[in-house]
Formats: sequence, C-alpha cells, structure tokens
Amino acid sequence: MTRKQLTEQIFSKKSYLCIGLDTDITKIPKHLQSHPDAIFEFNRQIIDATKDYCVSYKINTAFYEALGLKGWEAMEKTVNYIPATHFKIADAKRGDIGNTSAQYAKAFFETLNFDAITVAPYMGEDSIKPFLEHTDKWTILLGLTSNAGAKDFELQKSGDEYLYEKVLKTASGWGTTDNLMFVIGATQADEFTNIRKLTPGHFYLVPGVGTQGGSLKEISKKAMIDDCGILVNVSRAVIYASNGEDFADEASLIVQQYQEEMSLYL
Ligand SMILES: O=c1ccn([C@@H]2O[C@H](COP(=O)(O)O)[C@@H](O)[C@H]2O)c(=O)[nH]1
Repeated sequence: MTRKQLTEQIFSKKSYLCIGLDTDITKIPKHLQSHPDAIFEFNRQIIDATKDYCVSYKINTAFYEALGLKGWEAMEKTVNYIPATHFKIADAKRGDIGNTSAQYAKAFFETLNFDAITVAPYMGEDSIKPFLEHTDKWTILLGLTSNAGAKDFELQKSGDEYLYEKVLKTASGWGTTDNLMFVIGATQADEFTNIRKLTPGHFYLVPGVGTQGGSLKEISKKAMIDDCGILVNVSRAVIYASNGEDFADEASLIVQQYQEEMSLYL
C-alpha cells in the first residue's frame, strides 16, 4: 500500500486508528475458547465489527508464534481476512544479519501478505536493508518505544544526543518517507515535538494509547502533519473491551469513540 492510498483511507474514514490483534487464547471469551479455530474466529468477529472505523490492523506475531503451527495458520488466515483497504502490519520486531533478514522479509512480505513489518535497529543498516528492498512494502523501525525499559538504552545520552535521536537521524537516511516509518510510543509524549523536528516527513506507528495510558490528544497535537503522519495503535483496550458474548459489539463501541475523537484532530 502506498502512502497516498493509506492517507486516502485516513481522510475518507476520518480515522488513523490501527487495531492491535494481540489475541491471547487465555483472554478471549470463554464461549470461544473451545472453538476449533478460536483465534481466527475471535479475530474475524473483531475485524467485522471494527473495520469501518479503523485503517489498519497490527498482528503481534508473538501471540501466534506461541501456539506453534496452529497459531501460524491463524495468523495467515487473519491477514488474508483483513480487507485490502486496510494497512496490515506484522509486529514481529525482526532484524538480523543481511541474509537472515532477507528471509524474514520474504516470510512476512511474500509468503504472508503483510504491508509492513516492525524491525529493531540495533544491528544496523545491513540488517534493515533487506526489508527496504521490498519497495512496495513498509519497514517500521523501533525509534522510541513505549515501555519503561526505553530509559535503559533509547533514552541514554552519548554527548548531547539520546540514543533514540541517533537512531532516527541515521535510519531516516536508509529509506524514504514512502517506505520507512518509526515506532514512537504514546507514553513518550514529552519527546514528540523533538521527534517531529528530527523526522518531519515520516509516518509514525504509535502504540501505547489505551491500557498503557498514552494521550491520543497530546500525541495528535504534537505529531500530526499535513497528511496525518500517524497511525495510533490500540490493542487490549479494544479487543478485550468485554470478555462476554458481546465482545465484538463492545469493541466496536470503543473503536467508534476513538474514531470520533480522531475526526476532531484531523
Ligand atoms: O514501543 C512499543 C512497541 C510495540 N508495542 C506493541 O504495541 C501493542 C500495544 O498493546 P496495548 O494492549 O494497546 O498496550 C503491543 O502489541 C505491543 O507489543 C508497544 O506497546 N510499545
């Protein structure tokens, strides 16, 4: 999906919401747990109930990989079920020496039909290039993450510069604003103005709204650019809005509230 196609979706739906399918078999409603295809069935109902109000789905691969073959099959069925209009992200946080990264890129961009994958920057340019060589796909590089551990490395200074600043400055030269995004956690709102200055044209994938407590209003105010430039991910607060038989209806209500708020900021 091109940037233009993504932003057309954002402006026509007045939403920059990405729903995280962090589907945990132990957390889905009881009545579905014995279903022969429980993970996919849960995802299918969430997608049907929310697709009109969001522009993207993010599959956190850990929840599927943990289940072995069945989980991988559920991931494949889910990614194929997501409408073509929606931006499909594999939150896999990969990155390795070049020939290995090339296989990861093939796995998620060719064997599976994702539009984007998250990657870790730590191993440097040759570990990221194989993803960027898929020019019709997106590489989403961890910039400043939402977790407390961001302070252990990302928010450590070398000279005057935070490590995350060096990552953004260096990595922004590896790709373009049409194939490279950054993950910036919503819980790091104090840094957003600075981050936008460093990377004025890049899209950000912003997790951390909902359960982690990040402010949609604050990050929208600080990071939004002319063609929006942000995708805000919410996982648990949407998919586990209810653990009863009404889970999909409740998810839909929460998503509509996010979409209404987003329409005010766009
Ligand atoms: O910095 C990061 C990078 C990735 N994530 C992922 O986003 C979702 C957030 O889930 P919530 O339930 O909405 O908190 C999850 O898949 C994380 O692995 C992140 O939170 N922070």
